[in-house]
Amino acid sequence: MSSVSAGLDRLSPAKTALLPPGPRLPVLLQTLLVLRYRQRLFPLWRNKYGRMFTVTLAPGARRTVVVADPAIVREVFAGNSTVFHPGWGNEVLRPVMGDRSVLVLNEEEHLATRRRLLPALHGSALSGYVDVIRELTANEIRHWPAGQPLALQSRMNALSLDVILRVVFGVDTGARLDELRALLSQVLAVDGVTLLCGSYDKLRKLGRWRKFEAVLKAADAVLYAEIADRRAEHDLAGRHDVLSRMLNEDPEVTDLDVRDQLMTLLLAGYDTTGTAIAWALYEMARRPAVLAVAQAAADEGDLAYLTAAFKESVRLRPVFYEVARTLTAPVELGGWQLPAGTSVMPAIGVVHSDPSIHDAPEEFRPERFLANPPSSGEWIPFGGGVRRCLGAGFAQAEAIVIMQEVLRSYDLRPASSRRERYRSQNVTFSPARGAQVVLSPRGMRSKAGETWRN
Ligand code: HEM
Repeated sequence: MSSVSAGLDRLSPAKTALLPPGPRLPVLLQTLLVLRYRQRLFPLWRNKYGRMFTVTLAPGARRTVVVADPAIVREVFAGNSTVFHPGWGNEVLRPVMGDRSVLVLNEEEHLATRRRLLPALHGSALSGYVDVIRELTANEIRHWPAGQPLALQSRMNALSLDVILRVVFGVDTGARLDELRALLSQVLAVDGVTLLCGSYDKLRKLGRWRKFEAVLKAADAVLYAEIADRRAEHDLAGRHDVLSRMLNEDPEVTDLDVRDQLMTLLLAGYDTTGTAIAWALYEMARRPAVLAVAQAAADEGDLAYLTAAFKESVRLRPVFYEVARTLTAPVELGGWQLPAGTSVMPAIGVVHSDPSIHDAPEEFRPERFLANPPSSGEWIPFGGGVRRCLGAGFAQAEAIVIMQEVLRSYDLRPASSRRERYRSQNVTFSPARGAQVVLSPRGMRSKAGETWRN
């Protein structure tokens, strides 16, 4: 996935004179500030320099133009994909996702792979996944402890992994499921530094990468065994998981290709979705009035309200603060002539928190998405254009079911009166303390500090 790191692309540097203004701090300091504090600094820099400003990032003093104007964001997303290239941000995932991954491929091969995956992740296919997600959620939340802090993010990530194993991989029960869950959890725990090691031949020799590679190989062996078993399945057409659909629609597809797409969907869809759902429940827990409306919607099956609440949550608390493209040719954008090699970064978090785009942006108001929804370019949690998140519909469908089940079962309040800040984890923005809430079974509203027994 493209990220701030796409600004580190290895293409030739752009010329400063042609770029929008921006902070004139030393490159190293700018890089550290952007990596660590961009959610605070970008809105300030937008106020100072305008809705397009340039930051310069190490290594190589790469020029990165931050775009916070919805009309220009739309232009970037609509731009020719050979010119608005995903760049190095996606490339770093190649050693894990594989050469055939939809996230790593470009141009025609990328589009063809997207087209192949899309039907299993959209429209009518999604409604077929609802019952499984509901069943997995019921199993997960049944054991939640009442009356003590519960970190929603780790529980939602665990649930999100189970959803992917069942709905995407189609692995239902037994030793194979346990084995895959254990190995894939280790793959998913990979940190940014280890990933970087995989991108450089010399660093691949380090113990850190070697250890991770061994885990990856073990996980691949189980995945290939599952793919082989599935090919031999006599009722492949009767199965609805994403893996079976891929094999059914194109029996000629290679095991390598299938493996790479599975690994991609897992890595792209796991903690993104878990984190987004954790934020949504946490933000509602902080607002008793909104929580009450959402609980009533959950009870009545008002999915329109729950959908609006999820959309509002990913506006207020986007999991990705930005996406990036690297220009392979000069482009005119917002009145500036940007040279080839410039990174262009639609800043999701800045657009979503701009008071001239979203009225009272710090408030959580699902109603924004019911009456007069924001236009494209104003709400961009899933990026846009030919690189727009392939799992956006899937993530939303999953979130609605999980939110409905949790809200039907529990009252929630935040574990602390101090609002959780953002913590940057690899490229995702997570709740700093894991979105901690205290639960009580519905109908047993707790007084602060009181201990509940199930
Ligand atoms: C709330 C959860 C999620 C968020 C916020 C999210 C966000 C994103 C973003 C920002 C991008 C990059 C878009 C761009 O560069 O314009 C992306 C790409 C992608 N996402 Fe998601 N994602 C989520 C869940 C999922 C899920 C559940 C799946 C799969 C099951 C998935 C699969 C992908 C894939 C395959 C791509 C690459 C698309 C391409 O390069 O053509 N994502 N996602």
